[in-house]
Amino acid sequence: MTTPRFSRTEIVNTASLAAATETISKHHTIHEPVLIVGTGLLGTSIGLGLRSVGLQVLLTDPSPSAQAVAEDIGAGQGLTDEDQPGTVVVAAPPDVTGAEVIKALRRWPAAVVLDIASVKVAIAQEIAAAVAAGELTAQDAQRYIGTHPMAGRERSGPVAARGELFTAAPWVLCTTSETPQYVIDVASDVARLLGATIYHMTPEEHDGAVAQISHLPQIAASLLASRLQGTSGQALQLAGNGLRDTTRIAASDPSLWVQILTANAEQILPELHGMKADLDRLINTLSAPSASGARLDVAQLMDEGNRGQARIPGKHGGPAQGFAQVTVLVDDKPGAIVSALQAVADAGVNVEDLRMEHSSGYQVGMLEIAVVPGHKKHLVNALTKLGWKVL
Ligand SMILES: NC(=O)C1=CN([C@@H]2O[C@H](COP(=O)(O)OP(=O)(O)OC[C@H]3O[C@@H](n4cnc5c(N)ncnc54)[C@H](O)[C@@H]3O)[C@@H](O)[C@H]2O)C=CC1
Ligand SMILES: O=C(O)C(=O)Cc1ccc(O)cc1
Repeated sequence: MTTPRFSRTEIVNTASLAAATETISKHHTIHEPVLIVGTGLLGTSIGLGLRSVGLQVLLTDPSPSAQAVAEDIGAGQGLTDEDQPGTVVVAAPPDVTGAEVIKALRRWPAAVVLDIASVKVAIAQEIAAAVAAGELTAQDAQRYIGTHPMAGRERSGPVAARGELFTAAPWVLCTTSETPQYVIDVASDVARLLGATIYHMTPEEHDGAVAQISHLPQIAASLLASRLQGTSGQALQLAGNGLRDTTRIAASDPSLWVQILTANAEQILPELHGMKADLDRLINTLSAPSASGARLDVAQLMDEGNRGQARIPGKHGGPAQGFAQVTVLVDDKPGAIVSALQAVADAGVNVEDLRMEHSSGYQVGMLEIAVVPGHKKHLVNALTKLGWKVL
């Protein structure tokens, strides 16, 4: 008889995730153990998150070092030939996701199989083609559900993984009329236990949406950052948060994005043509900046940007809300930010958003705190009274 490979004492439970998930019901329909195929940033984050709520997690990755790191940081245990996973999460690169889903559906005939790749139509087509070619039965294909957590980082690999990555993030489930309810329930419970908010879409709706809200921004950030290759060091010294905000995701993994952009080219092209038309219009206008109507045209372009930006939903997916900014000067020394935030808490004000701007050449930082507009005056007064320098 084999010894059970999991026991309660092995369950990792981080205090921060426990706090974040305390309102989430731990009851679920997930068939255990859950196998994660691909232990990079996303797979390891899912493993860590599921283990922290008590699920049995198995891991496999063709890269022995990626798998070893994921095991070492507590995301799960290595898959063995005897294991029979009840749920399989394919977290491999998009190019190989379809093949891994098909392999999993065939190898474990009772398992629910979901993937989390950033594109959905291409993978659904690969699975349909396998059914058409007789490599997979239509019944087996029904145990698959395509999903996509809209959370990630511009870094890859298991070292960058965090169990809390999905807290309050949207998670798309691509259900079809053929997807059985129990399969939808398992995928929903994976997303829910990780703290995500579930959205239902068809694969086509999903790919159209991500072309606009994820793929075009990635292209714009990469093209913008690419311009900096020839920028002098002196000019870069002047860079502020505007440049950092608009180029953060340009640090993303090129091999992942080659796969995403080529797989979703059809949906991305109209977005690129739209952007090209705007660029051509601006080039034309700025070629004769004193011409009649030129200033109006530039103002219109900026205004169109304002309108688009204002449509991005705010915190918790609610309507976009304009927060008031309070900027506090903090010394560049251990504990300074904590003290400033404690002062904000003592004033009874909630921090809606937060970021730090560093002043190049000075040992100070500017802590930008976003608060509900009605609380700004009270906070500025309270911080000033306590001796903080509020800008
Ligand atoms: N990076 C991000 O921010 C997000 C990524 N995704 C999706 O998640 C998936 C994984 O992305 P990341 O974790 O960022 O990539 P990653 O590069 O951090 O990890 C990918 C892992 O898959 C492994 N792998 C390669 N071929 C494999 C195969 N045939 N079978 C199993 N594993 C294989 C690699 O060894 C690597 O450990 C991708 O499909 C991506 O589109 C989804 C949401 C966000
Ligand atoms: O870092 C960010 O802000 C991202 O948007 C990360 C990301 C990358 C790829 C996805 O498919 C989903 C999310």
